[in-house]
Amino acid sequence: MRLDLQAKSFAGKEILGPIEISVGRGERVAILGPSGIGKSTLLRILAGLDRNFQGRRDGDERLAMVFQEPVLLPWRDALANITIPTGCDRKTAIEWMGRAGLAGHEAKFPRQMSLGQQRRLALARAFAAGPDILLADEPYASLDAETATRMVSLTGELLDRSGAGLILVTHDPNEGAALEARALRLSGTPARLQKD
Ligand SMILES: Nc1ncnc2c1ncn2[C@@H]1O[C@H](COP(=O)(O)OP(=O)(O)OP(=O)(O)O)[C@@H](O)[C@H]1O
Repeated sequence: MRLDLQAKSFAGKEILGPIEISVGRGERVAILGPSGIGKSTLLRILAGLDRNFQGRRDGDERLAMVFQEPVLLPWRDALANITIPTGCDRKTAIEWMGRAGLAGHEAKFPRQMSLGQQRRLALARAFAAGPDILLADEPYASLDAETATRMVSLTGELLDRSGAGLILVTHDPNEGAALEARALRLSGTPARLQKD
């Protein structure tokens, strides 16, 4: 996927300036920067969710997203939380649940699972979709340090296994480093990628 962004504005105010990013299968990048700089906005543009910008985005890769909140279907069991949104078969869903450390939890409803398990379910769902690139917006925020570390290494294992690329939005450079992601740092007004 390739983004050649000239400008992104909200209500006439330019938030993002000229930015070029290209990410392919197997490549990992971390978008870093302080709160409010425009990281989530840039991720939404990369994801193709926001097309209201100057510039162009090319690429036909399959994408999957994970967010800070797990965003599960409360009235469906864990397995259906994977098969319904992704369209994958039960076997694939069971395999990814196992890889995410959720074997035996298939029939549980989200409310019967801990927040950590719900987040792993959201991660398993993203991989079950068979993405070329995983897009993640602060997926480890508000987790305790130990759980966050475990989730980061689980993400790394699942990326290794699937061969998917990663675009990770985070304010924590350590998360990107642990995933061996190339650091792209946003700074300035409007924000651009800082040259290292
Ligand atoms: N839909 C919107 N309408 C107007 N302004 C917006 C909208 N979405 C974001 N903004 C503004 O754009 C700027 C960038 O927001 P964004 O959420 O992308 O930042 P961020 O770097 O992801 O922040 P954080 O780390 O706090 O999540 C902020 O000033 C925000 O107020």
